[in-house]
Amino acid sequence: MSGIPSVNLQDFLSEDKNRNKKFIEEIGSAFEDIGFVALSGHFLSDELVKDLYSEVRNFFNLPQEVKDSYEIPGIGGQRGYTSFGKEHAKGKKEGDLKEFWHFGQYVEDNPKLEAEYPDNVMVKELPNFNVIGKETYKMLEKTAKYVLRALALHLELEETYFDDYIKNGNSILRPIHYPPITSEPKNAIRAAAHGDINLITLLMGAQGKGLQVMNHQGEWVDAIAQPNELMINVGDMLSRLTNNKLKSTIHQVVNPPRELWGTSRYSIPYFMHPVSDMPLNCLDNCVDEENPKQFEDITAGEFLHERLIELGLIKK
Ligand SMILES: O=C(O)CCC(=O)C(=O)O
Ligand SMILES: [Fe+2]
Repeated sequence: MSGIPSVNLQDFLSEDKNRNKKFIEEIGSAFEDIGFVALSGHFLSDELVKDLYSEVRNFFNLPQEVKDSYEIPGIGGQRGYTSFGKEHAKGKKEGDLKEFWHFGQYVEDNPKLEAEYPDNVMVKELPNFNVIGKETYKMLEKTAKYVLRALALHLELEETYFDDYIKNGNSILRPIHYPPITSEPKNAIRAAAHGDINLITLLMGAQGKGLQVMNHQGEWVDAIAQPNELMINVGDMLSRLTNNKLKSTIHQVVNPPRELWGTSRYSIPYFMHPVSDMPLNCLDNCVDEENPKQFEDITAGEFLHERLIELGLIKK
């Protein structure tokens, strides 16, 4: 399938040590190579996925002025609505052909982080949108936690190395709507080539054509998931931490052929971020003579701030 390996999280969760080992090896080598895997056996039920898509469609179908009322100034689009064309890829002028929503962390037992993060925004018109969004956030967070446990073992760290950094982390669930295309876009595509900022991304909605990943030959390869699979990839934070042992691969979402311009694309990435004071300094065991340290020391919060400026979401 499309050059992106498939793995099953149930192998990692099984009592069978051989299956655990198989999962760790498969995901570890995929992330050292293409940086992407398709993952089945996650914690999202079919019913939750169905409900989420229906709520997401309901939201983007609201009148523009209602959606605009949920665009909150001054928080870099970190919660609530971001309107069409506003975000552009790093180094690009033209905005992507998309509008999106952000659900953020539901902080428990941590007043410092509660004060640090903007509040989640409640959509009054769609009470169930808020409920289903939260439920999905929690299930993807749980899925990502086990994926990171497997990666910690692959990196010869303690299995729970990431646990405290991602608890109450600054993760984001982003339902995206790419609307129908009405006229030839000038230099703009649905999502221009970029690497993700965060530790790992879990993407729902890669079942149709559109998402492409750049392979080592510099060719764009279609990344298409099976109905029960999430597409998962390494983000820049994990690449920095591992001194680029795990690869944050450039990807894009291309425009459909003209006969499909009339169709929307809906995709829902979950960007797993740690708490902002996690150091992203290259791990000692990823630096040696053959692999000299490639990145300056930086915290997750500082790195995120830099990148939000580069994406046009916050001003300097
Ligand atoms: O829409 C997609 O399939 C991918 C979107 C994406 O790569 C992103 O939002 O970072
Ligand atoms: Fe992305």
